[in-house]
Amino acid sequence: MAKNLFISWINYKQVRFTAKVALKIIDSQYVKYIGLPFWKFQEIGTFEVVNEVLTVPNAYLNGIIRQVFVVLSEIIIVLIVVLGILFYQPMLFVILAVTLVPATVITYKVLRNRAQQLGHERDLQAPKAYGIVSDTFAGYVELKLAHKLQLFRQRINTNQALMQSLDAKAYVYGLLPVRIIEMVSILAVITIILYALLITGDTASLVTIVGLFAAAAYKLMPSVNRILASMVTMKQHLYTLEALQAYEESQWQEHKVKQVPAISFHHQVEFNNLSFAFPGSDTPVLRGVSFTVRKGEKIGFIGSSGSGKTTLMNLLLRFYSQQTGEILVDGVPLQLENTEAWHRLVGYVKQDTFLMQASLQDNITLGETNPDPQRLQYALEQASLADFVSSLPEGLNTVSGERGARLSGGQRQRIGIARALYKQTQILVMDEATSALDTQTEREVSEAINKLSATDITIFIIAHRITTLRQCDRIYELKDGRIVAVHTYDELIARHV
Ligand SMILES: Nc1ncnc2c1ncn2[C@@H]1O[C@H](COP(=O)(O)OP(=O)(O)OP(=O)(O)O)[C@@H](O)[C@H]1O
Repeated sequence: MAKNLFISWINYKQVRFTAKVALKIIDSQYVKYIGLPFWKFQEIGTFEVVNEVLTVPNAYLNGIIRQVFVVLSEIIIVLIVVLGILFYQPMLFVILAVTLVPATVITYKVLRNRAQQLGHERDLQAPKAYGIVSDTFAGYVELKLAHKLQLFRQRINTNQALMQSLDAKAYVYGLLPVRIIEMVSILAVITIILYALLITGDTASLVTIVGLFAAAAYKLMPSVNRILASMVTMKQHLYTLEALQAYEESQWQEHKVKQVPAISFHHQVEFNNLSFAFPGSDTPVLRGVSFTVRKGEKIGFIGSSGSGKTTLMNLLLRFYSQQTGEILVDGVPLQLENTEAWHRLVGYVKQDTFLMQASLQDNITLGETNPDPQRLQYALEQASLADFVSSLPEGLNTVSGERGARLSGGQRQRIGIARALYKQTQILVMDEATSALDTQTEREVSEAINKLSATDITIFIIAHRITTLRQCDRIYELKDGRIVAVHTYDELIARHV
């Protein structure tokens, strides 16, 4: 009774401990991945990150931490039994040592490399599964129209068949130690009998020694099996240790750089001789880009696809760092130390505005619990969303549908604008959608931009249609990563008519 209560208490403590460890690891993985430079995160890919943040910590917990507990507690049992045998029956100790020890060591050696290999393969396959399912639903419309949903079904089936066979192998490897140790014990009994009968001829002590061996093996086997199975499982999950240690080096831990509290922007942003090539590439995407923008100005960027417009804005937003040159805000260079302060001042409206499956209000405030109603109303009006929202029966509480499925392209972009305005952005970067914009959407977005022009927000607009740039003070034309011309809106219109 007391023993059972004690064991239950120990189990409870173990579960509590491992749960705490799990929470800590998931959190530190999350922090590590959100702290990676943007390009690194993109290179790794969403599904790999989901795997590393959610699956790997649990695999580590079940495959390593829990197994360490098992091995430690079973080693204690084995030691107690073995010391008892050594003390009372040294001969039996020797027999056990020459049979069970080599059997255990050999079994472990045979299984460990395969187990480790299995673990790695499983770790490679898991993110692929997430990717296939996610692509199926993210690309549902295109895939359905192209009759490609079956192809994706086949892909997930192939992936899952592989995963199942890896799991089946892992399961068998977990069972093998029991069978092998059982067989070795039987072989040991036969050896003892043969030895006693053929060599010593002493049948009286034979019965005793076989009996004792059986009793000792009966006591030891479950523990030895559990130790072996746990060690094999640990090998299988060794990859989790590598995964948890990945990106711990300081080069990836930019978010740990001490931040200055604020950066002021009252006068100008100066782009000074910026050059940039993507990590791992020698080809510069931006070459010696220099220009100055005063506070409140509206600046447009044009240029053919691939000329470097988005990259230039990504440098301004600090998602990438230039290799040479600098961006100065009121004379202060943008660096790692002031990135957080800088981000408080800037807003970004992307071509494909990110929308959560949440209310319009949450989408504008990005989940703020106590939003400021006045700022919200201002943002709605400036983004030309006020009429649309008041026409909805549930107003700002309307849920936008997954990834904004219930909203038009123009509405989505205007939610992006409202989000930036709610944040009281001083600098707004807009990446205008390309041909995807229909005339109605363009009109809606242009209307919002026109309203913004009356504010003192500094705006950078990447445009594919010149008409979007009506309100711009200057329009820079990029070609092969260089500024090749500066235009006014009227000049551009005249050139294109
Ligand atoms: N993550 C990346 N890694 C390597 N090269 C990239 C990456 N992103 C973009 N590029 C390359 O950098 C160049 C500039 O791309 P960028 O997106 O800045 O052009 P853009 O002018 O904005 O084009 P678009 O008008 O089509 O959006 C292109 O040649 C592109 O292939």
